[in-house]
Amino acid sequence: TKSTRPQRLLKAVQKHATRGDPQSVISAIDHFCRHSEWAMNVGDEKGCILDSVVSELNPEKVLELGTYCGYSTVRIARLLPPGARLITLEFNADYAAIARQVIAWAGLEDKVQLVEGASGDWIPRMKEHFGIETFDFVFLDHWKDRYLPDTKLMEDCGLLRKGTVLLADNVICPGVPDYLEYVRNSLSYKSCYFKSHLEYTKAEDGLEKSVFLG
Ligand SMILES: C[C@H](C[C@H]1O[C@@H](n2cnc3c(N)ncnc32)[C@H](O)[C@@H]1O)NC(=O)c1cc(-c2ccc(F)cc2)cc(O)c1O
Ligand SMILES: [Mg+2]
Repeated sequence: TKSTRPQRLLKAVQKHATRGDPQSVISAIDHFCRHSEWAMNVGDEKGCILDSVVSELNPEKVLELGTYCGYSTVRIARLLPPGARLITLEFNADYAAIARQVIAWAGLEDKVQLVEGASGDWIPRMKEHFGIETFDFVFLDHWKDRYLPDTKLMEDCGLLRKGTVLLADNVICPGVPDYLEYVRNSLSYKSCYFKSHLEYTKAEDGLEKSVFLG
């Protein structure tokens, strides 16, 4: 039977990347997406902006919403200091299975906890199930109509602290107008836009960085 695109992406990683070398995993996925098949990873251009935000923040506790094949999971986890932890939520079981293998190929499984399930179900359980007090950094890259409700849910669950940074992918394409309006007008956030391009294309897209003010 025909393979899926995530399966072909994983094969490209296993063929071209070196086990335990996160940068080679990132490069293999970017090469596959540029030269073989487009896939909805944050990509290399927006990925460099993601890298700079993470490196500047040096977060201990990270949440990623929407793992897909684990590309941004690897980008973030490779920059985390020893002892730091990344929890990533993915509700599609097939994607989660691929992502686990991509993360393992990069040798980052000790820093990453991939949870199969929906953000709306798991955010309220972060404290009692994972012993998380608050997150230092949240990367939003899941269903675009979930960015706003899940942000409000994280506020209500006390998972954000003064200084927590939210970084949202795709704020132009596919677009998250309700989320942008909220973080840009709320007195609880200091927000700024990083203009870029939709992964592997010339279309405009960008990342919105929003600091929770408490
Ligand atoms: C939503 C997907 C990313 C993943 O998120 C998981 N997911 C969802 N909702 C939840 C939840 N509530 N909890 C946990 N996981 C969850 C899902 O299963 C996907 O694996 N991302 C996109 O759709 C996406 C699409 C485009 C895109 C842009 C232009 C086009 F012409 C076509 C597509 C670009 C991007 O950069 C994306 O990120
Ligand atoms: Mg995205």
